[in-house]
Amino acid sequence: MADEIVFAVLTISDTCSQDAGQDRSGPRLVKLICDAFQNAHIITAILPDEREQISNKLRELIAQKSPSVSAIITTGGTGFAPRDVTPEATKILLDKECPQLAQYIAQASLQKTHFAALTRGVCGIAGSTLILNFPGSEKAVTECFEVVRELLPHALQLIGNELPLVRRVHAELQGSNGIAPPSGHICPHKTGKGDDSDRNSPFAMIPVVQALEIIFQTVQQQRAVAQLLNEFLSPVDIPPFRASIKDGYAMKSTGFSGTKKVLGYIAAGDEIIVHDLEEDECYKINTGAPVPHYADCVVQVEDTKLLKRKKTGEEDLVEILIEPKANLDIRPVGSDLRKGSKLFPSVDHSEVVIKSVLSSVGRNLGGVRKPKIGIISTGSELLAPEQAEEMGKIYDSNTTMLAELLQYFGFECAHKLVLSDDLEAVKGKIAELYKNVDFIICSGGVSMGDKDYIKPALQSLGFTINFGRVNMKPGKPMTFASKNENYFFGLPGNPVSAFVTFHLFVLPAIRWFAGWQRDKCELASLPITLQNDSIALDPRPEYVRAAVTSRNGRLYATVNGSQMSSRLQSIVGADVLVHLPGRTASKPNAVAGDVYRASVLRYDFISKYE
Ligand SMILES: Nc1nc2c(c(=O)[nH]1)N[C@H]1C(S)=C(S)[C@@H](COP(=O)(O)OP(=O)(O)OC[C@H]3O[C@@H](n4cnc5c(N)ncnc54)[C@H](O)[C@@H]3O)O[C@H]1N2
Ligand code: MOO
Ligand SMILES: [Mg+2]
Repeated sequence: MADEIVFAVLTISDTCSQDAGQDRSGPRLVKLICDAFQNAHIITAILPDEREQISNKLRELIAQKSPSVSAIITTGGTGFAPRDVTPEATKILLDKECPQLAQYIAQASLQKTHFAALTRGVCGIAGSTLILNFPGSEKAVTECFEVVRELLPHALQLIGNELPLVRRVHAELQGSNGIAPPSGHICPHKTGKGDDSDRNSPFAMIPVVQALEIIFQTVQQQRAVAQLLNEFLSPVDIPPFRASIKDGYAMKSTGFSGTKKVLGYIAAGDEIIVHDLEEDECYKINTGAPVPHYADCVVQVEDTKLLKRKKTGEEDLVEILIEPKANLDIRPVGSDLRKGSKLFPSVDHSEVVIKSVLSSVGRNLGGVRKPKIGIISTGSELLAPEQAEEMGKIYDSNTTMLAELLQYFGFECAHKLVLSDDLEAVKGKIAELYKNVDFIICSGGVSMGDKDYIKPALQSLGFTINFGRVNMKPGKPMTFASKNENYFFGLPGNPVSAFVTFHLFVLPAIRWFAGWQRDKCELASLPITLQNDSIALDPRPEYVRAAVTSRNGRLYATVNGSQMSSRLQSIVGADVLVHLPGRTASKPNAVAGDVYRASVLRYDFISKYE
């Protein structure tokens, strides 16, 4: 497209080149560019810290014509380590160095951290392409981009890009063109106004990482639980008394081994014995029972021999076979947890953990508020599962699926609604519901049909549509909207699309709202080896449902049959969502042996061991 400005983001890292999921600074840069330039087209690549490979890739990008690449930003490989060679690989291609620009970035970075002195990134021009070397961390690329953001339009203009285009870019950057994009920032794909002359969706199709970023920026965290866990000080010592670690005999360590008289028997729950005992006396004691005040050692039963019982059957004399040592097998007061110390060493949102640990100090979570969530399924074709079959109708699976998913992940559904495709009814019910909940998870009615009323309903209720399409399969019309502290997820109606988008977007949003740490909000993910012979890649990145086999310590994924977004059977036996990349000319198919990242859908995610 003539209107596009082409950027390339090159992540340079040995680690990320082996496992793209580790790359944080590359996706961050993509997001920053998308935010700053409405008409950016972004090429991305990940390379190892290999000088020749980096130079070759840069050379290829610089030589690219129609459209030519306006700017390349590299991230990584600028430090002092032996394998940091990005500046060297860049320099040999530059026609002109731009030392002032490099210095300007360095100066700004130095104000944030002295460690900025340890990066060696260069800036320069090769042909008509601007190249900037940024360091390899997410924080650093954010700071560096902030520095060059304002300068880039001018810089690109001066390098020789089309003048009107750059002027427009600049106007957009300043927000002076008067046309606000629906989501605030738009990436490449075809968008239109959606009127009769332009039949494309008016919503930009944004990358998954950007959609997630928007969600995290929009949803306000309720810090109540995190704060409570962070600040909770233990009201008690554990153990509250010196407790025996073994079943054995409590005695004075100053006495020796040999015969001792058994004064009595102390069980867990008994009171602490406070009177003195002789060195040749002892008490029989159980694990967890209080050690007598004047005893300082427990000898386990295995290291003793019973010599004599009383007529009543109780033990009378015992031989201690080892030398008693002070503090042997005694847990001192507060040795597991000291009164007044932090109960939770880190914030862990597992209810199992929170409730168990609180109960160990005699407390519970009290009145902490959980996110309130409502579920809506839309569609005039929907029948409740208990209804009789009817011509033209189908059974509603999404209401049940979404409510069960919430429950599986420890959240609750407060309200369930099934609505017909009727604009006024949809509007009215959303208006009622959103006042009573934090989140609405709706399915259906978000695509291009005449009866897809969700987006218009939201707009007329004053919601901001933060995004209305995502470059993914399934889930393209995925919609996220917000109004103050109310959040609306418009999941596509196809059941599998709803399933995938719940896991990728809704769950992280709810966890974030509930105060979870950012890194823990998304599903856990791991690298997995594909077993299927060959799968044709879609132009959109695809999230395929697959079963996991463990073989010789390695995990393999088998994709579950047809991946049509209407075919709910693909979730049967689905342990993971394998992230297949979008098709490229050089990689049209995914083949057996390819390694991809996979999001783990369930706790028991290995179906088969071979
Ligand atoms: N012209 C275009 N048409 C469509 C596009 C597009 O880009 N251009 N996107 C397609 C994609 S991708 C998807 S996904 C769907 C999303 O559709 P909607 O969100 O508008 O959902 P509906 O039209 O209401 O329903 C789609 C499909 O799903 C069935 N459905 C809906 N709700 C349920 C439910 N609760 N339980 C079971 N099945 C449900 C519904 O009957 C439809 O078959 O749009 C494409 N079209
Ligand atoms: O993206 Mo739709 O969700 O393919 O079916
Ligand atoms: Mg539709």
